[in-house]
Amino acid sequence: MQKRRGRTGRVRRRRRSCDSRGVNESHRPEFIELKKWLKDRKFEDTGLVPACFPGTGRGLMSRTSLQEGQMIISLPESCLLTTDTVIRSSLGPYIKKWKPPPSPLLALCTFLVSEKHAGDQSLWKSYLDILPTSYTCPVCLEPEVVDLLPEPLRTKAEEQRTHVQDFFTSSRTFFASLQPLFVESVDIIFSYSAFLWAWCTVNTRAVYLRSVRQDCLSVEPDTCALAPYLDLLNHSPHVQVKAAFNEKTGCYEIRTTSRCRKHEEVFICYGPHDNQRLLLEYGFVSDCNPHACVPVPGETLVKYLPAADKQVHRKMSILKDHGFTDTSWKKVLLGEVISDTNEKTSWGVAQKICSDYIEETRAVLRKCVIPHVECDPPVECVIPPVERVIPPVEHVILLWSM
Ligand SMILES: C[S@@+](CC[C@H](N)C(=O)[O-])C[C@H]1O[C@@H](n2cnc3c(N)ncnc32)[C@H](O)[C@@H]1O
Repeated sequence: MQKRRGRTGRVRRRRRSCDSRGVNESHRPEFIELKKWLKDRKFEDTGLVPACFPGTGRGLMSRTSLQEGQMIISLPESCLLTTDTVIRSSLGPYIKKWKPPPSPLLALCTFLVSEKHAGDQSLWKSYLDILPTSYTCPVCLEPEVVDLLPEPLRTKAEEQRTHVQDFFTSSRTFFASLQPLFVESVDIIFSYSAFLWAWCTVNTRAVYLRSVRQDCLSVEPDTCALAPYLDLLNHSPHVQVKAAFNEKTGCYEIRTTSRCRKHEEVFICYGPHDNQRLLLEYGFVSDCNPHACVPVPGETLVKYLPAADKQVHRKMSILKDHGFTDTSWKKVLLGEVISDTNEKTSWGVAQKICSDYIEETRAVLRKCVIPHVECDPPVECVIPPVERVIPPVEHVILLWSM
């Protein structure tokens, strides 16, 4: 394709890059402190600056253009917060004593709450100061708001809330054992809201880093590490990166496999997640998400199938018996046409389901006030605007075919 040159192209290019330009925030005291803290731990600046972007909020901006394969960020091990950090802290002897051994996740959450409580005394203060004070994941939303979410997200959100509440309840005796470390009552320090904040911090910000198993922790996988500064990188489903700990350099490194222009936001990809997963795990949805899909439960689908088909329930049970309700969607997703008639019927049914779902979603959104909170404080908006929730019909992939 020919490259667009000339005035119109230039204006369009300029407008496009202005639209995505962020406002540099590196002058803010918390970022100056964080940079000093990182420097003391041998972090070498790679030309990224914190900035606030329209659409994605706080993130990192590149001061130079980045080429494919170039390093985005390289964070020395000494900057990483892992279970090893926790065990080397004053919590270590208490963790080692506790039976049954606490999970790696509990160790990280306990450390965050305890360091947050330590305030100015914490060695991690500079990092803690830039963390969001609250989160927008459904686990933090009021039950009435969660009720407005579509299925199966609503059920998953409720399950997640129950899971976090149970996790908290079952950890209270462990928190009680930490009392000798604090003047204030542990019931006040390790409150549910403090625990929820720590859980969301780990869940939304940790990178994958497999640690050597520690005997004093439970056998659950120890794969989460908090990576200060690097965790300011927002998600885009359109970029690809290579991220891993480099044993030779002793740094957690991220390299881009996509280009990025000077002064634009640098993204990483958190995974090929659809918008329901992004909302559930990270508290946001992504525009034009190529992984967007709307899961349609079997019972809903049956309601939309032609009434003349008396065999629907029988067909459904045959599909279920053969595991096709779970697996055949993969072939369909990859473009396999089952038959022309089925293809037409499926698209008709899909369109009807989509337009009904869109109408249902609009009705729910009409009930909501949409507060849009900008970057300061760093909390993303609670209810995403209509156009960010509803994917265009052509992006909605029906995961079923009969
Ligand atoms: C690892 S942090 C990234 C930095 C974060 N924006 C901050 O200010 O600290 C992940 C969180 O950033 C937000 N986020 C990441 N990517 C986003 C995007 N594309 N659009 C909107 N918010 C995004 C979500 O709140 C998510 O839970």
